[in-house]
Amino acid sequence: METTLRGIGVSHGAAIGEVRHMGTAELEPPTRRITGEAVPTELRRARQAVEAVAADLVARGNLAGGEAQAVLEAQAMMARDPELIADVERRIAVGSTAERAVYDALAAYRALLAGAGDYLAGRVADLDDVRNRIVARLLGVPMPGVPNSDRPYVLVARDLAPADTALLDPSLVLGFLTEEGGPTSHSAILARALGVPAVVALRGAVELAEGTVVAVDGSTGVVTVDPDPEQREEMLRVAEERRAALASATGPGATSDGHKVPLLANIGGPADVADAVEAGAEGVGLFRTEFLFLDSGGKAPSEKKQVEAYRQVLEAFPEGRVVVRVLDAGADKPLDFLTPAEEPNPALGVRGLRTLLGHPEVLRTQLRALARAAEGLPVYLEVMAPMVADRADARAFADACRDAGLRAKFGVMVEVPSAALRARSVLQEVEFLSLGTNDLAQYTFAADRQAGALARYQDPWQPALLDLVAMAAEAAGAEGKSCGVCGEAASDPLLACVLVGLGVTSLSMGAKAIPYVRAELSRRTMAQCERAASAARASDGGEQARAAAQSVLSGE
Ligand SMILES: C=C(OP(=O)(O)O)C(=O)O
Ligand SMILES: [Mg+2]
Repeated sequence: METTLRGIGVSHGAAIGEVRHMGTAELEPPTRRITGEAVPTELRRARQAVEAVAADLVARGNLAGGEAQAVLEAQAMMARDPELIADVERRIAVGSTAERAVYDALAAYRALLAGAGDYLAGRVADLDDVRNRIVARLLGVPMPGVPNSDRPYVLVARDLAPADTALLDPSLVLGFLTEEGGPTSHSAILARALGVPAVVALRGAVELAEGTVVAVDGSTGVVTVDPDPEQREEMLRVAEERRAALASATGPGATSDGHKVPLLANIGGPADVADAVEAGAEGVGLFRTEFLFLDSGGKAPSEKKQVEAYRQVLEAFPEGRVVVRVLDAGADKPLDFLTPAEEPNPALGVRGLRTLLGHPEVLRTQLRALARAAEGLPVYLEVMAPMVADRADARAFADACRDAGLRAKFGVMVEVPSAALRARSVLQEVEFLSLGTNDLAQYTFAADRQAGALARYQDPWQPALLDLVAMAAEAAGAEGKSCGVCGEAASDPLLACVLVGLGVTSLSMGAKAIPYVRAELSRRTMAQCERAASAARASDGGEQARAAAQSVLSGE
């Protein structure tokens, strides 16, 4: 019987194939007691297993590169957490086997994370994966993970662990379906990086029987179970149309009537540059520099190391524009050496620019490194600050840039509603705005971006979010300044047209989304984008806004 499931489409493309479930069966070792003599052996086994799994995660990260690497290294750090290891050792000392001690210590750690509120919910799947890997190693059984198959399949999981998704072979994996996760979950980000269609927050995904045929539309989030021949044909036709449109749209981003909209790439470091260039990115719209800091052994990277990394990126875009975001530490990107340990509500706490203003030496070093990296290069360097709330924040950042002798455009991200509401005042201090719609949604709806259960508020089609985008874009237009979008919203081709209709001047996204956005935009006039934007804003919810924009654009 045919059924339709609906989730959130987070990575474009279409696929039809058989379901294969991720091997996530929890391995629970027996609660056997050991004698005192066995303690040293078990301690050694536990330490070796932890270290082997951590090293394997780092090795997988090196192979995968880019954002996946940062995620895998964060998992390796979880495994090597000294407090966790101490807990494992304590449990062995009082009679646990190595595998049971690891299992119980990680369960206690997991409960701590879960109890810390939804803030750390996104990390729980990563932690479970670390536990499964160490326990599997100690028990001598195969690692949990990607199913063995030599035929292409649609991968289904509760939530995907980064260690597995990072090494998936896109030629074998036709698409991802996850029961949990939101548009900004690791699964979603990694699916987009791999360029396979994905639907998250799909209720009923884990109940799909192994081998069931499903048709996945990663753009609309619709999954058809056992599609009939007509539905298959229709889907393949739509997919073929999309492919043809992708192939025929080339060159700089523009509407069909020639209104230019630069299409830029979001990158996490030099490893992402090749994909961006291949996708025809006209520059970088968001260089997330925190990966460099995550990777530098518990302290800020030296000025020299930063200069090298920035220069590699700047050199890749001669005559292009590169927007570098200064360190955005805190909340979903905590850094032990900068982020306060005990904050009741980290997303509302000291993060982003707030962290940097409390550590001026870190900001100064980063700005100086950027100035040195750009020396003598024909690149248009732009530097922006995250989590700016008002004009005073914007001024503090612009002052720091000037003090560091940086010759670049200074701008701010609009991620906090107050900055959108008072965008004209903020623009008295800086030259451009860049809308971070991921955080802007989080703060507009008071809904933690990492909480899968609140995924509906992360829908960037929500009219309240579109209203704030429009306010910021109008303010920038009135000041003769630019206003881009670098949040995930820019990677949805239909929404990209709406954002342009709202007055946004550039769009920045993961490289794999660029061809889709370029193709969609090239089919629309500016007037059509504006009409779609008005229809979306006149709606009462995210789904209605999308449908209204779609109907305006397809009816014309
Ligand atoms: C682009 C954004 O920044 P990040 O996702 O890195 O917080 C955003 O918040 O939309
Ligand atoms: Mg942000």
